[in-house]
Amino acid sequence: MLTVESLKKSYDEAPGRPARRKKSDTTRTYAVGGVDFEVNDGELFTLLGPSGCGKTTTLRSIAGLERPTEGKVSLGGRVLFDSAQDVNLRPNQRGFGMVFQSYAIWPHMTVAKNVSFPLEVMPRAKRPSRQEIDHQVADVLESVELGSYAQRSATKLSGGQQQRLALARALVTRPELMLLDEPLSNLDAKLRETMRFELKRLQRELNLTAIYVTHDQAEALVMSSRIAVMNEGRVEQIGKPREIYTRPATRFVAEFIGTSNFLEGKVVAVNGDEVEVDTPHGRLVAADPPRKPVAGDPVLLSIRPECVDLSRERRGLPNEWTGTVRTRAFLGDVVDHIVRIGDTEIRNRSNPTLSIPPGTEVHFSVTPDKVTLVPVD
Ligand SMILES: Nc1ncnc2c1ncn2[C@@H]1O[C@H](COP(=O)(O)OP(=O)(O)OP(=O)(O)O)[C@@H](O)[C@H]1O
Repeated sequence: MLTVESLKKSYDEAPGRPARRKKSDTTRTYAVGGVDFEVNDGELFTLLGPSGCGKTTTLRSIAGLERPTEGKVSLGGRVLFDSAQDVNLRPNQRGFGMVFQSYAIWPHMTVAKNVSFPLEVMPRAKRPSRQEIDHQVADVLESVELGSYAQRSATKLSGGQQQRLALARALVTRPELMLLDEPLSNLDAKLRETMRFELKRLQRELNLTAIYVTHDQAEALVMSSRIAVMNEGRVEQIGKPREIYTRPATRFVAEFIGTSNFLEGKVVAVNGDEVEVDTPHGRLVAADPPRKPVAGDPVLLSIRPECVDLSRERRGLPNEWTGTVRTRAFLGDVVDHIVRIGDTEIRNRSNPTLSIPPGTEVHFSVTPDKVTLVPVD
């Protein structure tokens, strides 16, 4: 298990040209401002967040390519970095496999040579025999489905095949942990989608433990065992994909992952697992909030568009409101309606069999367990 504790990385930033700078001009900016998480064996753990939130810096700190300012990183009890004890193992002492955005396969080598090379350059004491190397290379090429390409020049592979080769090269040394930084971002959209499933299949079949960095929420939701959503150098929430999507802990997470309707309100009563909230447009009931509020607390309600149930007739359901369809957009497999209620717009996403023209009065409802309470700081 990998453990990351209170990890911080700051860069000194100074304005102007170096020769004219005074030490007092320098300001500290934290790319990573105190991050904690654990990655269990066999997990694909994703660091997800917008550009500049500190994902790559966190990953590079784990890899040993960056020296953190503070914190501790350990793997199965072995300390890799600890600012307090002044421990900082070099990247090659950490034994991780790495695949980065620019997958940089060696173009002058064959596919097989690209994979055997990391084994051939191992110190003599650790290096497997020629026979074992050939065996391991054949095995790993088979697992990434490149077995029949072994003797081909590495440059004569498609983008997706080159990506799988980069993965094979990282896998062949049987690392305890794989570090993957946006490995699919150079591929076209269609291939990227196929490769998500490929990578996931490989990770499961080989029971790999991996940390995966991406800014693509769909990629994270499809592939991850668990996700850490990062924002401005901090972790906002850690959870399974479904949990992150259905139970966002903060407004940032709710906005970053998918689309959501937000309503501000105030808690009026808490009855067991149910919380009643007054909003400018009426009362709503939310069920089973992750953190129990008390009456009087201001809260933010988050409702996913696909959880808004639209109907031409009033059905007497809980959380049922009346509004008017303002726009309707057909998106092929789904249809979106924007419904106006007072000065608020609520987005609904439905099966295309339901299509209600603008101007129609509609009744919409949401079941209490689909209303998420987001704490307001
Ligand atoms: N060497 C450096 N010197 C100064 N600032 C840096 C350095 N490297 C990164 N940063 C800053 O640290 C912050 C985090 O960068 P990082 O690359 O970790 O973000 P990221 O989430 O991986 O972004 P992206 O998805 O764009 O790669 C950014 O504001 C970046 O500008």
